[in-house]
Amino acid sequence: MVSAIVVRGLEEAGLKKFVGAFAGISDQAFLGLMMSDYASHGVIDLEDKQRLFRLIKSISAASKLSGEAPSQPAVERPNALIDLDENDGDLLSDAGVAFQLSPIANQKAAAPSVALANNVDDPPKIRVVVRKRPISKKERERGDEDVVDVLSKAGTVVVNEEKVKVDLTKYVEKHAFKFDEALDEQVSNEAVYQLTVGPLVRTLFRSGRASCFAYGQTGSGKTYTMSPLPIRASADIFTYMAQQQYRDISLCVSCFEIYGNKVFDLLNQRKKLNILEDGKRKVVVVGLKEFAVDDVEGVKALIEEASKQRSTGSTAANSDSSRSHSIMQFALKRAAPVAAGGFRRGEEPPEPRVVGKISFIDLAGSERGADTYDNNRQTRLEGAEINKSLLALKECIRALDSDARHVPFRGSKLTAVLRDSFVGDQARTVMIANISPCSTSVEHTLNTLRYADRVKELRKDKAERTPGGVTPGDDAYYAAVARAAVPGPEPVERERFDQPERERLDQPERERFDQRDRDWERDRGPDRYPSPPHQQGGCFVGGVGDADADALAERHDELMDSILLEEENLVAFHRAKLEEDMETMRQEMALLQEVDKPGSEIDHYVEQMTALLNIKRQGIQGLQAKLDAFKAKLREEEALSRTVHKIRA
Ligand SMILES: Nc1ncnc2c1ncn2[C@@H]1O[C@H](COP(=O)(O)OP(=O)(O)OP(=O)(O)O)[C@@H](O)[C@H]1O
Repeated sequence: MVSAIVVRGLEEAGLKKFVGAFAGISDQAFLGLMMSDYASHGVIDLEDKQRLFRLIKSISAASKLSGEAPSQPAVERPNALIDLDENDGDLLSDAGVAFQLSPIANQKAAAPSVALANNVDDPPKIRVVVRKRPISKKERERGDEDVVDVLSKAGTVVVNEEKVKVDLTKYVEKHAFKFDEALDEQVSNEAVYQLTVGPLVRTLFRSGRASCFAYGQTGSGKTYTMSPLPIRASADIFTYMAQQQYRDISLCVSCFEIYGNKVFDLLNQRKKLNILEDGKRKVVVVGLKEFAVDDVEGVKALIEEASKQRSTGSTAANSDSSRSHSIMQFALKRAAPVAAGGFRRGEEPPEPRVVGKISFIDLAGSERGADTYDNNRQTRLEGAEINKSLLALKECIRALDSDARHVPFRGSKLTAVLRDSFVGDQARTVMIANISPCSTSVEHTLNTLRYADRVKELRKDKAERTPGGVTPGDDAYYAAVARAAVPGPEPVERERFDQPERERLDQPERERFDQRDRDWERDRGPDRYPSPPHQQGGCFVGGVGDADADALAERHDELMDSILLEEENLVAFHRAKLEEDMETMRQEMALLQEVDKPGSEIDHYVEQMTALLNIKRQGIQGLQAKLDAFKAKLREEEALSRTVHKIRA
């Protein structure tokens, strides 16, 4: 029979009705209950399950610390703020629980794959992995060809771009890129896990912060790659948690979506959420629901629910899941130890501490960032936000890699909510760039590879030189790899000429090399997605020069940024104004009641009403002024968008 302490815990946790259901089992059996056992004791409701789960964890934690029978339980706090600050981290060893370097070593037989995944003791701060998906039957039937070669051993991807010369002869231009891993279409999801997230799982139990991004154009395999990863990671996490020293750790799952600049809870009927930064500059997603789970099935159920919510949203008008970022977060939490003597009835128990966190991010289709000159304004704004977030993301990862003191996480909503993944020594990031093999997708594929290349670009500078004298990252290195890998026409090499030498070339020759230089520069790519169309002859239609067009595009970018920001400010101002109106209305009602009373002073009424009307007038004028300013920006953006679109068409 459970002890009086457990009974009291059930009562305090709002589970009094289940006391009878647990009467027949011992404390030990109660503490050993798994979530899948709850239903057999009549605990069916999800909220009740969560409470019971928390209760069991907190009693286990308390009894482990005291080394005795359960002392005092904690209850769940519904709808807690999810604290995304790095300082949440709480080293397990701080609590007297020594971290073992190879906790899984004793269990190799039970979990050989985990041992493999955790071979790497301290994973690098960032890893960039490229995964090519297979070409589909449909794509082949419509004449698409596989133009991507993956040289796994060299970690190199070669894109064979078919081009046409001025004399209409065809040639293939090869673009070679090198990454930490290059995975071809044969690589399984399990292997992807082992090479990406697997090594990070162990760091979570050492106060680690990890993030894994799937980047790429729509249809390149982001979701296919990303969806199995949390499930697989949870299996490893539960294997760790089964060990004695991690018994007081629980896994809490949350999932949300960033659409445009709004955040929606995917585990709570897509409720809109607010992101706030508190006085201590901590970023919090207010009211995000999180669920404690204790088995893989539980994680699967939550993933299914989230993906259902995401696709339900995408059937709504003007909504499309490829234009949103979805973020699933696992927080490992340790129940806060209960002070000697327990806590008083009605007193809030302390919040569990976050000891490790991992985020799985399925990014919006990267080509959506180019929708900034679309006909529909909403699409343009969403495109601008995607563009902004992908650029900010790249900068944050680069800052992480260079150990920069300043991480520009405020650059977008996405990076703001992932702030703790980018700061601190314990932050680790894996970027999986997904690419399509199709000839019709070459431009997007190259853009994806350039983006991924820039994410890891800084590390090239630090790379050791090989005995051959070339550095992985050198142009010569890639060219050599590409040449060796794929038989065919010689890859285009960059040939540089000094000015006097250049003068000696004849005109067609000079033009040919100038064009090659321009192509080369384009390949390096400007720092935004996608490359603006290459303008022949350096002049735009209507006599607008490159510099003017660039200035207009820059102004358009600025406007987009300020519209995205002011949209939020305007809505927040309106909301505050409505609250003020309600308060004014309450005061008016009170005045009316007052004036109806016998002997009331009409002078007082007139004076008060005048003041209230003044407040109302000022409020309306303020709101109108904000709305007008916003409308003017929208008009300017509309005109500018049309102009830039026309120039670039
Ligand atoms: N490595 C792979 N092996 C087999 N099939 C794959 C692989 N990668 C992707 N696919 C298939 O390709 C199609 C597109 O993949 P997926 O939906 O994951 O793309 P996506 O980038 O997430 O697109 P969206 O942005 O529209 O969500 C799917 O039918 C998927 O099953």
